[in-house]
Amino acid sequence: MMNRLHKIAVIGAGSWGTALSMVLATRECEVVLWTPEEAQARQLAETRRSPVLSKTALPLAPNIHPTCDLGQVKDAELIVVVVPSVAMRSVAQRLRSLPVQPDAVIVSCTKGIEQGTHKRMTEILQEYLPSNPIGVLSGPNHAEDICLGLPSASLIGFEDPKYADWVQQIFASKTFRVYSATDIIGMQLGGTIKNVFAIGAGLCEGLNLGDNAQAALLTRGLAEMTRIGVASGGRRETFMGLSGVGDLIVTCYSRHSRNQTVGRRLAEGKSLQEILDTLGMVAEGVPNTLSVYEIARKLEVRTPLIDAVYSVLYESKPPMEALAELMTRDPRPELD
Ligand SMILES: NC(=O)c1ccc[n+]([C@@H]2O[C@H](COP(=O)([O-])OP(=O)(O)OC[C@H]3O[C@@H](n4cnc5c(N)ncnc54)[C@H](O)[C@@H]3O)[C@@H](O)[C@H]2O)c1
Ligand SMILES: O=P(O)(O)OC[C@H](O)CO
Repeated sequence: MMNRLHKIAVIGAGSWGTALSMVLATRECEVVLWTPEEAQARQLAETRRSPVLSKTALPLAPNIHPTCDLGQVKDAELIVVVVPSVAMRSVAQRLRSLPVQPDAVIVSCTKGIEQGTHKRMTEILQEYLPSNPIGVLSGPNHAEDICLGLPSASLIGFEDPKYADWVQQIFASKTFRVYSATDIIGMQLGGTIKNVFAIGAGLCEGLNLGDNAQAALLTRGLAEMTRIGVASGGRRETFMGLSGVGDLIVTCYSRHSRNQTVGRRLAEGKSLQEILDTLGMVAEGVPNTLSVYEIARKLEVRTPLIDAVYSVLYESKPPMEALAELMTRDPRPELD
């Protein structure tokens, strides 16, 4: 498979799509970086830099071609989709009508679940592109570090390991170490649910609750993530790996996290609307909290931390009140 790769398309030219195009451009092939926004495509093509990434980020390599012409994606053998979860269905629809190559390999790098339907991103893509192999890239990866060429590890998952092996080789570089997996359900739930706890971590930081509180949030959050993930069909081990606890750690502790920023600003007393209006990038944890809360109720899974973040975001509960309720629950064994 490897020797027939001529063109890769990256759909979505935000921070993550741009950073991934830089990773992929280390291969000897053309990388089309598509955005629906003409001004964004022009700006990237002219400056060779993304305005949402650091000024010290490496410039875009010459084989990266920013465009708003979706027609350029038609003949790509690998299509990497990096749009916010709210945009996945419309993008999948547009890829079907293009159409893309019937055997093009598709990778979702989006960390979210569709609101209302609770569908995973691979399920949405599968609806519109049933003949294409569809997989997931997920792990502890902030675009800000990757575009500086700092070392990172990630996980590529396909139900059929043949495709995971192929895509693993394409993404792997001296600075981007990629492992492979087959549990695409667990990977997508880990990548979605950690966003909820990252908002919680931002709340802890903004309220100066200390390091012990952060460690408790992360550990008990992992237990909630694993409970929902396993009840949804994911493998327990997946949540102990890069796309589970690994991503939870980086998102809860990194100063780059958009979701953590949301939590921190909420703790400072800003309104959710004001925060989202000024963030300039997607914070998946906000819609994810609603979806994950609903999934947990449907599955009858106990999720006190997720419920607390939900009550702060969607019921305007003061964070200190949510904390007091968490701390005064009946005592329980750790493992049940
Ligand atoms: N930023 C990161 O470090 C990072 C890392 C791993 C995963 N992710 C995930 O990747 C996804 C994208 O995140 P991001 O940070 O790049 O977001 P972003 O807000 O920086 O950019 C999103 C891009 O998607 C495209 N887009 C937006 N709305 C669209 C629409 N309606 N139709 C088609 N395209 C549209 C645009 O090109 C836009 O620039 C999210 O699910 C996020 O959780 C982000
Ligand atoms: O910046 P965040 O909070 O959207 O997180 C980005 C990535 O998912 C971290 O792996």
